[in-house]
Amino acid sequence: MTLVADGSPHILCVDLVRIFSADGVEVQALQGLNLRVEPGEMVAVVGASGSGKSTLLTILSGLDTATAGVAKVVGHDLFAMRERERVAYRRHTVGFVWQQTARNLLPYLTAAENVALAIDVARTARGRERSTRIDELLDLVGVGELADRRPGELSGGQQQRVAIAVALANRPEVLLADEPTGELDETTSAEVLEAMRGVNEALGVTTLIVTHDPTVSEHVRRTVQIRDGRTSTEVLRSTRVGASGHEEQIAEEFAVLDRVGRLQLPHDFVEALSLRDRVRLALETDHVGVWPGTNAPPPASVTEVSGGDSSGPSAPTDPSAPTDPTDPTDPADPTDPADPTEEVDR
Ligand SMILES: Nc1ncnc2c1ncn2[C@@H]1O[C@H](COP(=O)(O)OP(=O)(O)OP(=O)(O)O)[C@@H](O)[C@H]1O
Repeated sequence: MTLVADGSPHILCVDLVRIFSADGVEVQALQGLNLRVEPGEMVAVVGASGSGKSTLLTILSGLDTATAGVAKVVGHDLFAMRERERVAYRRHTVGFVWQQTARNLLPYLTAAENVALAIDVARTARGRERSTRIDELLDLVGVGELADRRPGELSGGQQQRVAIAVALANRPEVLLADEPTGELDETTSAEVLEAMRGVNEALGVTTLIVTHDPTVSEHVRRTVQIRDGRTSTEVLRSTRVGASGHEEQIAEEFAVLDRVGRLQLPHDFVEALSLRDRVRLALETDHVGVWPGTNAPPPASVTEVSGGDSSGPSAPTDPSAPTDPTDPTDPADPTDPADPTEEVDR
């Protein structure tokens, strides 16, 4: 496996836009999406139906082209690629796992024959090496004993494991999966995601999974939330040794800040404080406060930001201004339990 050794990400999307036009109506499936996935990372992109997940994956797989923005995978500029490079890219750089078995596997071939066919198309191994590789790949995803079965003789979870083996046959640097567990029950989904994690750890292949299933976050270190065609929040999981001396998993949620300083507030924050149209911001020494943009006079050092203003807020005039603890409109007292305001502390 060759990794880009110059510190470049394996997947890079900057301000990615995809507009579809159907019957004179324009749909903005991606509205300036930013995403960066480092070599060897395993990342899940999670979002509701219609949020733009499949559109993103179709662009990254080279099947569709974005309307604007940057999309690069392992140094390939997906905009600039000509047809021949696109075919080579799909054949050698990326592997795919789709939701539907019919798209992943040929029904009249056995599991081993499906992997063999993918190896032959990519010309990654021959003769003895080819047979060894088929066995290794099927073993890696835990279906080595089912090599002689056809897809119809396998469970949904087993079929998806074979699909992962097929996707790895071309020794891809990036593995892309679109709803790989969409047709599976919860237990089987967890097994398939663990198989993907095993592959990611064993081979170091950069892996991007898009799904509507939020439980995927239990199987990956980083989950990126996509909302209305943009990445909005990220959950990072890590392990630490707790007070009892045992290892414990921690999951921390972050808002995603783009290049020009835009962020999407989590939906429940917006709802909880009935934030609409514009909000007030205040720059404190170690955080930014966000308040509903009511008609009350703004507290000192607060900037009002309109919801539609993509240029973002300007810096408060005097961020270091001393605050008055007796002033009920003073946003600087986060300890006040009666304070009806909310803070984004990042
Ligand atoms: N070919 C197309 N023509 C017109 N609109 C499209 C096309 N493909 C997608 N869209 C629209 O773009 C938006 C994003 O669609 P997309 O399929 O990427 O969402 P998704 O998050 O994958 O949804 P789901 O989980 O339901 O598959 C939707 O509003 C969809 O209707």
